[in-house]
Amino acid sequence: MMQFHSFSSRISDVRPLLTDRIKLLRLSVADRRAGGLLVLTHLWSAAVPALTAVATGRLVAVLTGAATGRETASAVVWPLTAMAALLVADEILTSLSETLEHYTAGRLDARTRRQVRRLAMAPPSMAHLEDPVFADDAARASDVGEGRVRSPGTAAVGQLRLVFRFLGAMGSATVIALTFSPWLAVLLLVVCLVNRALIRRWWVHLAEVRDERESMRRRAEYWSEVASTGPAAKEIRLFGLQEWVVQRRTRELLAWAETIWAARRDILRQQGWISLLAAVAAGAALLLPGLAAARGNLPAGDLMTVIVAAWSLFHIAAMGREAFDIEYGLGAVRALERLESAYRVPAVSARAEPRQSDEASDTMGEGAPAALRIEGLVFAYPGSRQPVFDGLDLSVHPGEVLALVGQNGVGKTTLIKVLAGLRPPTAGQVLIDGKPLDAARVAAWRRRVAVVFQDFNRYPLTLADNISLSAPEHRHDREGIREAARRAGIDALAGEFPDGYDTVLSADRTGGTDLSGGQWQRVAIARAVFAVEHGRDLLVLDEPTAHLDVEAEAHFFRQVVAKVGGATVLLISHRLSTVRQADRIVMLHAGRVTEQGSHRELLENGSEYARLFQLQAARFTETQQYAGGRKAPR
Ligand SMILES: Nc1ncnc2c1ncn2[C@@H]1O[C@H](COP(=O)(O)OP(=O)(O)OP(=O)(O)O)[C@@H](O)[C@H]1O
Repeated sequence: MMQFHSFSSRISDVRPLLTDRIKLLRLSVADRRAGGLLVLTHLWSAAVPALTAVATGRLVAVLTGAATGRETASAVVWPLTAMAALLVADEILTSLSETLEHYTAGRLDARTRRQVRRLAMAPPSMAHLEDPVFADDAARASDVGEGRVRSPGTAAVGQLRLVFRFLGAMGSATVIALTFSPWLAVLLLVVCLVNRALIRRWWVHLAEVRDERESMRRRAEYWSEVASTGPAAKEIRLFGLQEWVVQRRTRELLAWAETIWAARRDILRQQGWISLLAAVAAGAALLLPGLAAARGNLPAGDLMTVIVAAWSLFHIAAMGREAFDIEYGLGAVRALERLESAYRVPAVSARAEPRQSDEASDTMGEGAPAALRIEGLVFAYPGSRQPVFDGLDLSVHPGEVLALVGQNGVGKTTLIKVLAGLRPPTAGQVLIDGKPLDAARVAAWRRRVAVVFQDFNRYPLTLADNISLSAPEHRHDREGIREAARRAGIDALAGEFPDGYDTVLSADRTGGTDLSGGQWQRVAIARAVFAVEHGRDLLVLDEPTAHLDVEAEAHFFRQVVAKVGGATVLLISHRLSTVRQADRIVMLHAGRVTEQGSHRELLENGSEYARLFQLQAARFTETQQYAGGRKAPR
């Protein structure tokens, strides 16, 4: 019973192994032309060991024949020519197959990276981008290129090479069987394959250990990058953290590497079995035909054929580079499959797609600002026990300017993400003109929303591109770009740039320039204004004045908010002077709306908003008095 169980579990182990291998083979010939050529060159390589054994044996037979006078000296010409031809053809075809493999692997890896990017962009929400399971699998699947180990491309071409190495070994075994003994051929083949299976098991174990520690590797890589790239480099230098970062990186890297080294040490300890089996195979391959030759039962030429064939047969026991490529590359292939099944975009037929978007834009009622309603919204970030919202209800009327205020961390930005469909609600719903914002409507809805996030993007593109990115279909509307820049207060700045609106906003580009924090914020505002000018009818501004100077902040409402035509505006700001002119102010607290009304109404009610406003106003008055006091003559 036990034996049957272990036999059936072996069978069930073999099935996924075969499925994986067939998958890799299919991948390797996905490009028919390159794949076909590769198969032909490998076919040749598979034939070389057997042909070499036969030619060598023939040469030795001719030479011994010539020594005893049975053959003429000129008889060596043919075997020698055959060996030379084999050598030259092998050299040429080996370099051809290496080039083809490189080409095929590169194309397959590029395809994998494209697919990972597509999968990352596909879901309407962005929750997956902060999911560590997604991050690990995306890193596993796209961890390819020079010096990297997980490459689906090299795994696929390695698998094809391996199939032909097996064929070559079978050819050598056939030569041994026909020249000397089928039993010796079978014995050598079995011993070599058992040896190979043992080594492969260890490789697989090593690849699994490496795969499991992906998040450790990502952490170590983060510290490698943080010291030299991005905004962190500035802070690290100023705080004198270079040494600390290097130590931290070394610690993380060593913790990761130690687990891999431990697995390698385990493997090394078990090398004895491999050596024993190899010794048995080599002994049998030399001893048995050697004894037969000594007894006169095997001619010298045949002895040489058997020894050369056995020698090439032994190669199959060794794990060539392709075994390494296959085991590690399979990790990437499997990671991509997991991503594909977890984040698959629902298959929509070519005919159905336009209908879906037609219906979506129909039901989204484009043309007039939407009425938004949030009903019983519950939202918790993945892995967080405390929901940010727990039954929030809120209506946003078409065309109104609604300000959201509340303490740090109360959920203002989160609410925007839910409203824009970037985060699906845990429970409850968002209604756009009475229709639920579901996955089918998100894309159409997004085409109506323009957002300036707190952490807006700074694209290393021209000023014009930075503005028009929010409505790229109108990127040639230079007048629209200039008007958006005027309203955001950066048109004068554009005039100072060497190439005006075509100046690249990046200091590391020739002729490029960088901007100050406030100037970048104005660019982000201009981007949102441009989008509204081209039809977006919900403008979301999350802390739009945080980096602006006093004068710009004072003009912000009049210049930007009041001029957005009929669009609805959602305004988030801790600067109550910025929000006071909104049509309605909503105070959020503990996941719910606690107060709402106009600035005047809230002040008259003696609300929490009123207390905060007076606190800010009092600080301002104090500052003025202080400044006045200093100026006053003694
Ligand atoms: N990606 C995330 N994963 C887990 N928790 C998050 C994430 N982003 C925000 N949070 C948490 O959700 C809560 C709401 O954050 P949010 O950024 O919406 O607050 P906010 O009101 O906009 O704050 P602020 O005024 O400081 O900008 C906070 O407690 C924050 O810690």
